[in-house]
Amino acid sequence: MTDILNRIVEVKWEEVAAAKARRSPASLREEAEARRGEQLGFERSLRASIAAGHAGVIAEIKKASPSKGVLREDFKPAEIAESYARNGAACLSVLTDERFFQGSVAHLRQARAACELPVLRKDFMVDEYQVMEAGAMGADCILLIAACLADSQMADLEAAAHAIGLDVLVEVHDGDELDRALALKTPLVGINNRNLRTFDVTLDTTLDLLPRVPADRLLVTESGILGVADVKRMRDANVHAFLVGEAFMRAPDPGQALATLFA
Ligand SMILES: O=C(O)c1ccccc1NCC(=O)[C@H](O)[C@H](O)COP(=O)(O)O
Repeated sequence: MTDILNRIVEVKWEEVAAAKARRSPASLREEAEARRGEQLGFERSLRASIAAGHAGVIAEIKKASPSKGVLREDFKPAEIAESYARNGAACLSVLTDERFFQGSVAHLRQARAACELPVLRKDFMVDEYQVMEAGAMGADCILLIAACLADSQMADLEAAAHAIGLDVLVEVHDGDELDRALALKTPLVGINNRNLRTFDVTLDTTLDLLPRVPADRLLVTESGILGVADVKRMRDANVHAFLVGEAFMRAPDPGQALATLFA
C-alpha cells in the first residue's frame, strides 16, 4: 500500500508539472535570482538566538496536518507571525502545501510581511522548480527531507537553493538518512522525532542520533515538543534549536505559548 509520504511525493510531482505548464522555469528562475540578497539569514538568526543564551525556536504556522487533522480554526498567519516575533522566536516555518496541510504560498507571504523573522518554506521539495518558487515567494530557507530524496537530488536541490541565497535545513529520521545528510554542505540538520510514514513520535529519535552529529552542524530537534519537560530534556542533552508546531497552533495565543514553553 502507498504510504502517506509516497503519496505526498506523487502529488508534488503532479503539482510541479502543472506549475511548469503555467509558468516557465526560466521565468520563475529570473524572479528568484532577482531576489537573491533579500534573504534575512535563517541560520544566522537561529545561531544568534542561541548565542544570546536563548533557545533557537523555529515557530511553525500550520493549519492542519495528516496525522492530527485541523489544528487551528481561527487561522491568521500574519497575526500568528507577529505574535511569535514578539515572544522570542528566532525563525518561522510556514507550511505551503495545500492538499495535506491546508497551507499556501499566501500564508508564507503574509507571515514574512508581518515581521522581521526569516522564514522556512515547509513543503516537500522534489524538483528545482519548487526551490525557485521558494526564492520568488520570499522564503529564506527550504527544507529537504532525506526520506523522500535520493543523494543526487538532495545535492542538486541544495546547490540550487544556495545559488539563489536560500539556506537549507536537511531533515532526517534515522542513522542512514543522517549519514546522507552529512554529505551535504548545509550545517542545518533537523532530526524529526515523527516518523513520517507511521506518524509515531518519540524524542528518543533525537537523543539516539545526537552523538553522531558533528559539532560543526546545528542540530534542530523537530516535532513532538509539547511541554516544558520536553524542552528541558532536549536542553539537558545540549540541544538548543527546536522546530515546534502543534503545541503553538492549539494555543489561544501561539506567541504566548512559545514564551511559556521556552521561559
Ligand atoms: O505532522 C504530520 O502529520 C506530518 C505528516 C507527514 C509528513 C510531515 C508531517 N509533519 C511535518 C512536521 O514534521 C511538523 O510539522 C513539524 O516538525 C512540527 O511538528 P509538531 O510540533 O509536532 O507539530
